[in-house]
Amino acid sequence: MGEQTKTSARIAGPREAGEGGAPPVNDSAFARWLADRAGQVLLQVRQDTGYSDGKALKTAGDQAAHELLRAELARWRPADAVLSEEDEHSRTAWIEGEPTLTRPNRLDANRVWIVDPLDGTREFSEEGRDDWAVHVALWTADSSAPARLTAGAVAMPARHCTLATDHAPAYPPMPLEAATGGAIRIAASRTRPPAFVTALAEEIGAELVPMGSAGVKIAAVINGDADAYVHAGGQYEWDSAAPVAVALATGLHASRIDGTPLTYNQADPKLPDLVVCRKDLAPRLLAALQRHLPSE
Ligand SMILES: Nc1ncnc2c1ncn2[C@@H]1O[C@H](COP(=O)(O)O)[C@@H](OP(=O)(O)O)[C@H]1O
Ligand SMILES: [Mg+2]
Repeated sequence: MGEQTKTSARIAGPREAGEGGAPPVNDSAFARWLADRAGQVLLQVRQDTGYSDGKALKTAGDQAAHELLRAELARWRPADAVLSEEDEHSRTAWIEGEPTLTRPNRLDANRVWIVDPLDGTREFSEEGRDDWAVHVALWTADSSAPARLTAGAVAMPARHCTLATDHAPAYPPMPLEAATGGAIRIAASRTRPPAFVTALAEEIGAELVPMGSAGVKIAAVINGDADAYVHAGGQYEWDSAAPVAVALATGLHASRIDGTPLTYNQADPKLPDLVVCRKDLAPRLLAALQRHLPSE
């Protein structure tokens, strides 16, 4: 009986790995597959284009990764909607009753892929830097569960590393520094750290760790290389959806800096602030954040 069950499960179970070039059926494994494919394309673009014209390299990378994601999503998930940084009109908030705007179909969809083909574009264009990423996330809504991120993958191709919800990393151990009272490490933008993050770090005796890409910063928290990522002042849903999906699957805290939930697939794709950190650190960090919330 047991053997029979095992056999039928093996035959009828969902395909984890692609067969004959087909990608995985499972959405989390598919997100990983897709982010990895775009990552390979981006490595090739860097090699072919070179670094002499940074602007040209950024544009070539953005376009090539976007095109790959667009084509593969159309081929393998044709019924799903897509919100992408590189899609025309993606940055536009849809406003009820605004005659010049068309309601995007993603607002009526119950499966939406939220993708950032190249996060950390600036770092991608700088030779030797590996802090850039591809983000692929799936947002779903159905009657059985509240709308949420159900799958996500963050590929960091220059680091040969991809984090995804199919094998979410284990909850990171308490870093030695935190356990022994050492400085909390807050990952922050290397080129535009928000002023309030510097003030917050001073108050709680934290150390800022600068790096590019929202995905790479959240990956640093997932891997235990940083204790928190705090951002405010501007960002869009695609900058955080995939890494937040992995962070939540790992067991980390992720919210707006005022502690309210991060919500995705909104009419306005702006999602200007967030905090991702170990759960044990969240109460202390959110309390300190209350005293430093930037004015809108
Ligand atoms: N003030 C702001 N307004 C809009 N986007 C911002 C922003 N600060 C950071 N971002 C976006 O967040 C990502 C990480 O930025 P940083 O490395 O500075 O932390 C980048 O995404 P892209 O590279 O996809 O554009 C960047 O554009
Ligand atoms: Mg981005």
